[in-house]
Amino acid sequence: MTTRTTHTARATADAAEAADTALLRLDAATVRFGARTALDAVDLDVAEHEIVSVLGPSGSGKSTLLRAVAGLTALDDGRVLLGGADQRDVPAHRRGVGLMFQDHQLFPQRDVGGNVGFGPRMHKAPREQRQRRVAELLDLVGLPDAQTRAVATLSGGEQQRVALARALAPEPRLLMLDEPLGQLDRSLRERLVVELRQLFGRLGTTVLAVTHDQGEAFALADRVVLMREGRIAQSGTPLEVWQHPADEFVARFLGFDAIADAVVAGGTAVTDWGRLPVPAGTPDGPCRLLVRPTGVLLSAEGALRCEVIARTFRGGHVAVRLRPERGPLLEAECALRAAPREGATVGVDFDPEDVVVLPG
Ligand SMILES: Nc1ncnc2c1ncn2[C@@H]1O[C@H](COP(=O)(O)OP(=O)(O)OP(=O)(O)O)[C@@H](O)[C@H]1O
Repeated sequence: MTTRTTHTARATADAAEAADTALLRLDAATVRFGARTALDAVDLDVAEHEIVSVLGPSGSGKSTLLRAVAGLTALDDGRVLLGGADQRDVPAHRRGVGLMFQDHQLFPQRDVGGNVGFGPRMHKAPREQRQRRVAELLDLVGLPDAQTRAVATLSGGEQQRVALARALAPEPRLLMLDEPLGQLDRSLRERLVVELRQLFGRLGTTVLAVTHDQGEAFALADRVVLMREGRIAQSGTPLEVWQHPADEFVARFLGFDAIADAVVAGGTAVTDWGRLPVPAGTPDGPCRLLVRPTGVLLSAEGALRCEVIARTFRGGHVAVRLRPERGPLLEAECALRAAPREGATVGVDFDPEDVVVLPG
């Protein structure tokens, strides 16, 4: 009895602590547009200093979630809490959240300094303090000499940095980014996303970011939230989500398409591809099974014969698309020099480390 009471007391204390450390909490947050439920009883906590990326297909409710937190879209049900306080009656401009949208609409008639200093000016910060803040932020985003430049003379990447500095200037307790790097080319995005993560880490900024781009979300975030039809399909660290997709939808969204029906018995799965080893501890019974490209091993002796139907150069490796003699298509990841030619017949073995049983 004593133990039970102690456990209950600890659980209550843990729950109370979790509630305290959540800077943002969505509690069954629901938004409807006519018959369509864009946000469907979503529960989500974002801790102070945490960077969370919201990811999902078009129309899954990502922007609606952001807009509801910002106070730009009203909830039909549920609550948004910031620092523990219900935001129901708090207008957008009093929520203390910073917003940076895809098209980063800078004020074209103001110079860079005027854009970055806009928020602090609205908050009536003294001129000297404002100027210091603008200089600091431009330094942070790597544009120390841009104060007096006209917005029209900036490159896309530079505009993006100015927009970021502007969003950070009023020191929001929560910074929300909607497709922050959406319009930039891939190499610039890959560079900026690393810089952003470092910058947020240094500043201790709490961030909720929405993106279509899986690579961007995984590179930026401490935690990834994957949405489907207004609900959260999975929430976890990038590694957790990558290693253990919650279901087939998540797996396919991440680009894993080699998925087949299987029946597991005694550490082996029977599939159309043949018998595959499964990770230790996998329960017996029917399931859906995924093989990651790194688990598809090409070898002359491989039991499953496959035809190479495509090769895609992916920088450090070649993605080799395979049509097996039976079962769904497979993909293998090959070193540049080892990749077989299109039309070749190869044998395939499977590495149990990369065989994932999808929860039903
Ligand atoms: N103002 C609105 N009026 C009616 N329906 C809306 C409105 N805003 C969003 N929706 C609908 O709600 C659903 C969720 O939209 P939302 O913009 O949140 O999705 P999203 O995941 O951000 O999509 P995308 O990646 O395409 O921007 C969609 O079906 C959309 O059509």
